[in-house]
Amino acid sequence: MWSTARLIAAGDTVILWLTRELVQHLVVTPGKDFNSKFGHYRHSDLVGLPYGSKLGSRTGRGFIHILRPTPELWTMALPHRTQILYIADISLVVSYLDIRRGSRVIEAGTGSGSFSHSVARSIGPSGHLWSYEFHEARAKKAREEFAQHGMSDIVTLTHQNVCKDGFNLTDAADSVFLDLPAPWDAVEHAKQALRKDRPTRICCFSPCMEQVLRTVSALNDAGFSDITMYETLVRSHDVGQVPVLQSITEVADKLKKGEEVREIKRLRQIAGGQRSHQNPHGEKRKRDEDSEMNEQEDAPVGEAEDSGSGKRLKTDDDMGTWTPSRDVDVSRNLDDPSTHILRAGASIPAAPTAKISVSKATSEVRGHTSYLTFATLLPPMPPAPLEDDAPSQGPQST
Ligand SMILES: C[S@@+](CC[C@H](N)C(=O)[O-])C[C@H]1O[C@@H](n2cnc3c(N)ncnc32)[C@H](O)[C@@H]1O
Repeated sequence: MWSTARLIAAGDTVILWLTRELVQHLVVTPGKDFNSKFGHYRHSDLVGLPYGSKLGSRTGRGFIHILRPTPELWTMALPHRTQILYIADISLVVSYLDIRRGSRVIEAGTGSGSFSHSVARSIGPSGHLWSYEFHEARAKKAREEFAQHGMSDIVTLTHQNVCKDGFNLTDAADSVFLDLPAPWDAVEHAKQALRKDRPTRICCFSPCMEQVLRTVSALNDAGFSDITMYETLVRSHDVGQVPVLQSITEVADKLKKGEEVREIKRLRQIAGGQRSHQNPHGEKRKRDEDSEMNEQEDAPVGEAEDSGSGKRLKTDDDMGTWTPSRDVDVSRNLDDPSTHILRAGASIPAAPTAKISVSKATSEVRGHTSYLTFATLLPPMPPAPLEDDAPSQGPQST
């Protein structure tokens, strides 16, 4: 797929990274120009540059980065002919369909080919993707792109209505992915196309629950099992570096101690509350006190003010001892180092320059694109032996 050469050549498909929100593709065609608000460029300027180069505009104002395409970048830059699958969903589907080197996969419909590119990379030249699209112009365009991106040997694109005419395959595929308005109409055809000598998988991508329910019924009727529906939501993390003078372990110990103290105080409060039953406002006041106390105690030692301000760690004395603010959830980071702390040695050197990378989940959770319904098709059970076939017990004595 795509050029693997170090240098850009005429005819290559390249990705132009203009900004994080503006990513385009280009077939390098000497003689043509590329103009944008980030400057003026000749395609010939790109030829011979190493992939990954930053190129300044001919007018001297603006620059672009020229990147080698990957399926992820292609998904960001491809020409949309339909709605497409994005990386969050693609990665889940590829993983849960167990798509890997050598896999034989079916997809319908092809649409803009976003999913197809990721699958083609995952399965490699030893695998195969059968892709189906019933819209003639889309099928033609996708076929051209697959050829241009060196995927023709891996992908077979058929212009066909799979709900009506099926996949023309029997016992051939390891998995099927359906991104169609009526996937339930293709479930029986998918079953025929899946191999029967081992467990195989199917996934249907549908935007609304009514479609999911119809698909689940069709999967049940067709004998699929292990039917599970997922929704992928993307939550971003703000990542930053903050200075620390304490080891993570010390900070965690401090937080744990804080929790123990809070628990003791809570028990005392309960005991106190039980003694002052007559006070009609007792319960409310107790809660207020609790929350005040939590406010103070949530904050690590020395921290009192500015608790909501954000990412920075705060100093608790003039020597500049840094402790994590409440919104940097160090205790959680320690429990699950893979999610939050990107670089956390067991003990961070207590030097004034020591820094730790921390992250904070943004409150915004992006979604929803669609629901993903997965199911497994198990190989048919071998027929149970008939009673007459049962091994004989030996001669019977009379
Ligand atoms: C949402 S798009 C697929 C997008 C694709 N998964 C991607 O990532 O680019 C759905 C496609 O399915 C095609 N389609 C719908 N019903 C079909 C059918 N019965 N047989 C084949 N293709 C069909 C549509 O023409 C459309 O291009």
